[in-house]
Amino acid sequence: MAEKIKVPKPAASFEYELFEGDADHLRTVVATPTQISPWIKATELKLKHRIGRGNFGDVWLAIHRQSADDFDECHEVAVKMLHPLKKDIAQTFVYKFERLFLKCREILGVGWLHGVSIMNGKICIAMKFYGGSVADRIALLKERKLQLPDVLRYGIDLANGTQELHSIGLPVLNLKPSNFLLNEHDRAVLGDFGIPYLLLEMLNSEKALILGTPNYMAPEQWEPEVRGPISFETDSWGFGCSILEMLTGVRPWFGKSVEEIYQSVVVKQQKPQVPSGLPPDVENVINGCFEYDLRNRPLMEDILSVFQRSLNAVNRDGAWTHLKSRGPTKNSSFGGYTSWYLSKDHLQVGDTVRPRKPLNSCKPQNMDVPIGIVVGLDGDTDRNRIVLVKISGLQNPLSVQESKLERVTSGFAVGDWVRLKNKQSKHSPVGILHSVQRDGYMAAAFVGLKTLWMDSCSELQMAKAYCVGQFVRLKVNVANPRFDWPRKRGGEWSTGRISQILPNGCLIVGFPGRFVFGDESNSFLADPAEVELVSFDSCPGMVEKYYHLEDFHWAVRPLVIALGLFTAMKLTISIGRGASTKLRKGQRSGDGQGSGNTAWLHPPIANILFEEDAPTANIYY
Ligand SMILES: Nc1ncnc2c1ncn2[C@@H]1O[C@H](COP(=O)(O)OP(=O)(O)OP(=O)(O)O)[C@@H](O)[C@H]1O
Repeated sequence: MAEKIKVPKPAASFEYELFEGDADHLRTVVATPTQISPWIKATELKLKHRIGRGNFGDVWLAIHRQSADDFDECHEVAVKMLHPLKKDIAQTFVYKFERLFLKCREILGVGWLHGVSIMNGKICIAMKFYGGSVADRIALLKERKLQLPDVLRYGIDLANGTQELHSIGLPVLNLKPSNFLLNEHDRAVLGDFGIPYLLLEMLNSEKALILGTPNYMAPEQWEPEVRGPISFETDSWGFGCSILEMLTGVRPWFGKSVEEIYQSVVVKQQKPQVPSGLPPDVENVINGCFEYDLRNRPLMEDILSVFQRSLNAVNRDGAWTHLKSRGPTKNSSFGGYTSWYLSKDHLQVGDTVRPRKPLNSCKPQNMDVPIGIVVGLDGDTDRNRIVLVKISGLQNPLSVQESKLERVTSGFAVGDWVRLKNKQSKHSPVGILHSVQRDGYMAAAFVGLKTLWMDSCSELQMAKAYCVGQFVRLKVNVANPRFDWPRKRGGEWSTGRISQILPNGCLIVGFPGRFVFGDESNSFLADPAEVELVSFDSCPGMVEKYYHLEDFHWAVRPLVIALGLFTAMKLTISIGRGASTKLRKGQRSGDGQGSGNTAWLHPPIANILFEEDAPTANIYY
């Protein structure tokens, strides 16, 4: 528990410099006692002992001594001492912290920040020292897990804190029970205010930085530039993992190495196991937290409203009464969109709408309705409400379920493929729209960008959409693709089939026409700007069409060869029979035909029939 120790008041002036004179000190701040400043003089912090070690640094118990004209106070604080950062990175970090400090102090769900300092060149963030964390509490319990009402209660505190951080633009990226600190009123506060996120944009050059704690990390958190973007829904995954740990006492992916967790979460796309016996709404929202496509996950406000509703229905002993489900349920998903995805943007009267296409699919729209204008809304946003759409040429408006429509603003809708008008060197110019605001402000995700791109729609133009199931090949002018891409035996790029589209437009491409041994992967990633479509119709000649057929499955080639051989053998037999019959007839008639002249045979087949070592490939190429 935070301890306040009064010490005799020294006669000190309160003007101080945060970073004293030497080169490592990044800036000088002069403060007055009344000024609320994040800066703490290094000499004001006395480290006592280390209480923990995390990915980003060590946590120390320390004493923070504060003086002013009329007081001199000492507080016990927890000091997070970050691993050493390059000078320019540290400078940017401190600048960002300065801007967030006061905002964070206003957030009740985040631990009370004392300020920042630099000790021995390392950034130190001082926070109120709390008596323990949710992880500590679990460890002290006999059954090593929390009761459902406590889980919901802490969950509500934490979802509130996280949501408030989101409202100032900060994903936490490090939600886990050891970062959930308990105050004197048994309320949970966040012990991290988004340090990984602050470091995220700055650490391009630093290698092997894990952006969080592996057991709690969402798929996109492992490789934000490849499978990103990092977004608020990234925290939903970490939140879901933390809730599971509170309910079961077992940390997700317990006992697995970092590499094994990466394989499970990112490559095999597995989800942590959700225990049974939970109220259906709670189970549903936690399951939603583990959607691979972050757009399909619930936001903190969704989680919060489910938890708040459920807490009212749960008794102290953890038994719960069945509540009529009000929020989105599993069954209300449609066309690959979960109800969490659909609930992120609600229609308003006056919106231009068009039918929604299934997610990442080439299937046509679900309805044959042209573009229209919303003229009426009927029902609750929680449920799939009915929208009245006015369509030009029709006298009466049509009643359509809201989930079957998407809003079109300035010609764009969420989920559209877009291309940046100005060429980018670092990231792909082709990506997917994540949000379209009514004022024309857009958020899009691109391969090569860790977070969402946000700007005006005037920077964008529509791009051709890719769908799961389409065949693609690297464009001929791409000499150095962003990701590895397999080649054929002849050296040209192979053609593969899109098996999945990530939220930033990154394509996961399988190569069914490529034979692989053992557990060698046959999936490759592709930047959508570097590939072109290959289809049977667009293949110019018969040979190209056949090559395209080979791309469908590695067995096509051996099958065609076997079929050719079989046909050739059949032909040989029938020709042989025909020839001997004719010979016999000729011998009988004495006309001399059937003397072995093969000129009438198709040349390659003749090769097979009469050249012993004829290469089988000659038959078809
Ligand atoms: N303000 C605080 N008051 C009391 N204990 C704290 C405080 N902040 C952190 N701790 C405790 O210190 C320990 C280490 O915390 P820290 O957050 O650095 O490590 P971590 O959670 O293991 O990793 P990470 O760096 O990834 O967050 C944890 O047990 C945590 O509960």
